[in-house]
Amino acid sequence: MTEAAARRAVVPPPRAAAVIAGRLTFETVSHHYDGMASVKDVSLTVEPGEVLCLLGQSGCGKTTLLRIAAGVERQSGGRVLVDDREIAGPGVFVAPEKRGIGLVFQDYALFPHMTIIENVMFGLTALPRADAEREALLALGRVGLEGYAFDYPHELSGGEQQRVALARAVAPRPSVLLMDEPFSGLDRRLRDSVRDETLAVLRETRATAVVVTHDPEEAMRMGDRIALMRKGRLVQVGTAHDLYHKPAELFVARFFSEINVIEGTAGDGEAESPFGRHPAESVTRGAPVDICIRPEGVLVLPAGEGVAGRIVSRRFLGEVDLYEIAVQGLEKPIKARVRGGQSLRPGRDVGLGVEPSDVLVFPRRPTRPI
Ligand SMILES: Nc1ncnc2c1ncn2[C@@H]1O[C@H](COP(=O)(O)OP(=O)(O)OP(=O)(O)O)[C@@H](O)[C@H]1O
Repeated sequence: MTEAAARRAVVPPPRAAAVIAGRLTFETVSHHYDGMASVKDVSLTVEPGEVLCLLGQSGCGKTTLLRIAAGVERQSGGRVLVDDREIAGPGVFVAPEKRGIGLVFQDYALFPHMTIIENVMFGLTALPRADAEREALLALGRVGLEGYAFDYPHELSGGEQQRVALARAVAPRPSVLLMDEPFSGLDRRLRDSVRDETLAVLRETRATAVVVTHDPEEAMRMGDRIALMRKGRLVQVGTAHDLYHKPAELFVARFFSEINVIEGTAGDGEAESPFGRHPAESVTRGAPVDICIRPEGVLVLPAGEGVAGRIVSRRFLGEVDLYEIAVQGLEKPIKARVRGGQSLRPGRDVGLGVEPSDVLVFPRRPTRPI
């Protein structure tokens, strides 16, 4: 048995203790870097104990918003509050270490020359050493790594190091935990398991958490709610179900799934495509619209039924096949995701239908965001 393994064997597994979750509020927060706006008028409340995923493409301002909450960056306008306490605002700036906010970065940021327990104790310097050790062991227990307390970071896998970073962040019992792309340094298989474990720790500690990600599936898997950002602004905030089924605009719908877009013109409360008439109540008559059909909502039928189409290509994607199907009158082929089994060859004539719940109509924007 190695010395580290022997130490692992004698450390008793500690029990977890909960934190008191705080409410994090951004009130009309704006920020500029060198005169360029990076966050624009963001108002958002993260409820106590909630896991909120801040989702968006690279450069949309997610990290800046976290840095403002953590006190690493000062906003140019608006206020940030934890519960009813203003921590950043005009004339108010609470020091980062006094905010009760924990941070986890994507690169773990562990100190290589310190043992795991020393790394976790780093945020507990205000406590007497014995208390700090006890709290650090409790936090390591939460992430299932109490037996590694006296190892060094290089002796742990990437996933274990990320769990240590999580333990270090929860050890001081922050009322809010901010995580910036915490799983992006891990390979895909490891990412799934570390993400599930992290979510379990967040639930167990009942911490309020904001998790930054650019991956919609990750946001759907983790977030009680998702806040989707574009170019410094919040586009939509809601549950995964809301954003998927009731997207506020085409940008949101496209962020969560590949989508067929057919250009059309709104009629009286509806818009017409080769697939029929689709409800479009909120669009002014005569306005240009995008009729969006999810590929999983396209039904591939026998030739002679529905709308006539011809298979252009077929790609095997495991559980589903992705077809491109030419339809007369449409510039681009329609994409259909069909559960495997049919194996229709290119050139074959088919019929097409659509599931009404997979059709969304939006007023057309002058420029396409993505
Ligand atoms: N230190 C800085 N100086 C100048 N501009 C910056 C700085 N940090 C970020 N920016 C700019 O601010 C905008 C928002 O960046 P931010 O890092 O908040 O976005 P993000 O959504 O977190 O992206 P990523 O996922 O790539 O980190 C971007 O246009 C970025 O180039």
